Amino acid sequence: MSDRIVSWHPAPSKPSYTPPPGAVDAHCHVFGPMAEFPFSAKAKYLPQDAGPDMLFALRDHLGFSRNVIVQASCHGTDNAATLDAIARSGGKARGVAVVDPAISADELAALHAGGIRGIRFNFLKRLVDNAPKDKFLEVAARLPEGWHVVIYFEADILEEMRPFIDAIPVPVVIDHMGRPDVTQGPDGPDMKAFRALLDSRDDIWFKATCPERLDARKEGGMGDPWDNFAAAVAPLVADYPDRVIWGTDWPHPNMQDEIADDGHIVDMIPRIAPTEELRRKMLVTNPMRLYWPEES
Ligand SMILES: O=C(O)/C=C(\CC(=O)C(=O)O)C(=O)O
Repeated sequence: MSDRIVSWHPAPSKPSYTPPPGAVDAHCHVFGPMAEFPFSAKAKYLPQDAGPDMLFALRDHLGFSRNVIVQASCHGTDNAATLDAIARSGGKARGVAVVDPAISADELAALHAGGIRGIRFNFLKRLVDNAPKDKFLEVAARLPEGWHVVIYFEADILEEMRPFIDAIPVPVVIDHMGRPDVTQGPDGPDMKAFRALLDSRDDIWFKATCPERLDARKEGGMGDPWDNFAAAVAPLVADYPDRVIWGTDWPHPNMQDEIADDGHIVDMIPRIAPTEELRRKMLVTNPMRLYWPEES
C-alpha cells in the first residue's frame, strides 16, 4: 500500500447550530503522526497524519468540549496514538481501544489508567482480516469495572450477530447504528431489525452517526445535506433518547471521494434531535454516563 489518503475537509465551516456546554464528540479518531506512531502492517488504508492538535482545534471550532477517541483499524491493536492523544487532552478526552483478545489484566489496567473505557470489535471485512467471536467474548468477560464493548458491523450481518451480541456480559454500543440503509426510511427493514436489537436488551446504546457514510451518493444516498439520514434517524433518537450518543466521525477514513464538511455534520444534530432535552441527552448526559461516570 503506498498512497496515503486524506478524507477530511481542509477548512470546515462554522456550524449554524451551537452544541450545549459540555457537549461530547463521542466518535472520532486520530491517525499517527506516522513517524511517532506507525500504522499497523495489516492496515487496509494508510491515512495522512491527523493528530491530536488537529482534533482539538476542530473540537473548539465546532463548539464541543470533549472527545471520545475510538481506535481505528489502521493502528491495529497498538493503542499508543489514541493514548497519546488522550494524554494531551488535559482530561478532555477518553477512548475506546482495540486489543489483542489475549491481553493481560495488567495491560487492561494500564489502558484504564490511560483513559480507555471500552474495547471495539470491528466486523467490517474491508477493514479487518478476522473477527474471532469466541475470543472477543472471552476478553469481554474480564474487562475493567464500568467498561463497555463497541461493535462495528453492517446491517446485512445483524441477524447473524444477534447470538454474539446477546452473550456480551457488559453494555454494548453500536457504531453508526449498524449501518442501516437509510434510503429505506425510518420503517424500512434495516431500521426495524435494529429496533428489535435495541428492544432485546436495555443496555444496548447506539451512535446516531455518519450521515456522510450512510447517505453518501456512492451508496445511492443523497449526499450533503443527507435528507435520507435525517428522516430515518430522527424517530430512532426520539424513541431511545437515553441510549443515543453522537460523534463527528472525524477524520472520516475512507471517504476521500465524498469529503464532508464537519460544520454541516454538526448541523445534522437539531434535525435528528429537535428538542433541547434530546440534544442535552445525546450530547452530554448519555456520553458522560459511559465515559465520565464519576462526573455524571
Ligand atoms: O470511522 C469509522 O467509524 C468508520 C470507518 C473506519 C473505521 O472504523 C476503522 O478504520 O476502524 C470506516 O467505515 O471505514
